[in-house]
Amino acid sequence: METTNIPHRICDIDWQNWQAADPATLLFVIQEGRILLIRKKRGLGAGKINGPGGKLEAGETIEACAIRELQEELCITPKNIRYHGDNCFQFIDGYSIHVHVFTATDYDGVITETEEAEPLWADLDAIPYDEMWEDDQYWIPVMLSNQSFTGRYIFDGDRMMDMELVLHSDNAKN
Ligand SMILES: Nc1nc2c([nH]c(=O)n2[C@H]2C[C@H](O)[C@@H](COP(=O)(O)OP(=O)(O)OP(=O)(O)O)O2)c(=O)[nH]1
Repeated sequence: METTNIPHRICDIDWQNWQAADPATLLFVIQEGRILLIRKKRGLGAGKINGPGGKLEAGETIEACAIRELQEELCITPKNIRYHGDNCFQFIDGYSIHVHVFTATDYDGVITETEEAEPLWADLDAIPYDEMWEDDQYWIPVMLSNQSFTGRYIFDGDRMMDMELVLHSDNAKN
């Protein structure tokens, strides 16, 4: 099988000109020392614990996507949204996804399980990284420390093959 063009290392990719197949979002509500997570029931990462989120729809801004996904997955609307950074995922089968990460400090509505997601609150000092995507243990602490970041990752299915996490000098913004 021809494998020469398949990227396996961060340095194999020209990230300045990299464009993902799918733009997407994640939005974490963080309140009273806890973070609102979901057990994802379908889509990319089904079965894993993650933040609420999903892919952009046509004509949608990333912020509108983050809000819509939280409404669709848990029936709540976030308040005090803040942008924290982005994660670029290149899979060696050719698929790619560019994920923009937001937090919120509050929400309107009642958290409700849906066909897409089962809600779960985790204490900030007990985030279940062993049930999450492999990269999350690296950038979620950066997000929680309020520093903005850009992450780049190469995945072979569920397995992370390489990564680079750049911390930006500015803090996360409202
Ligand atoms: N925390 C974390 N989230 C990830 C990683 N990789 C990855 O795609 N995600 C997120 C980004 C999106 O929120 C989600 C994938 O989108 P999705 O399949 O849920 O999209 P969707 O809700 O639009 O679903 P669908 O209609 O296409 O089924 O997974 C990762 O490594 N870590």
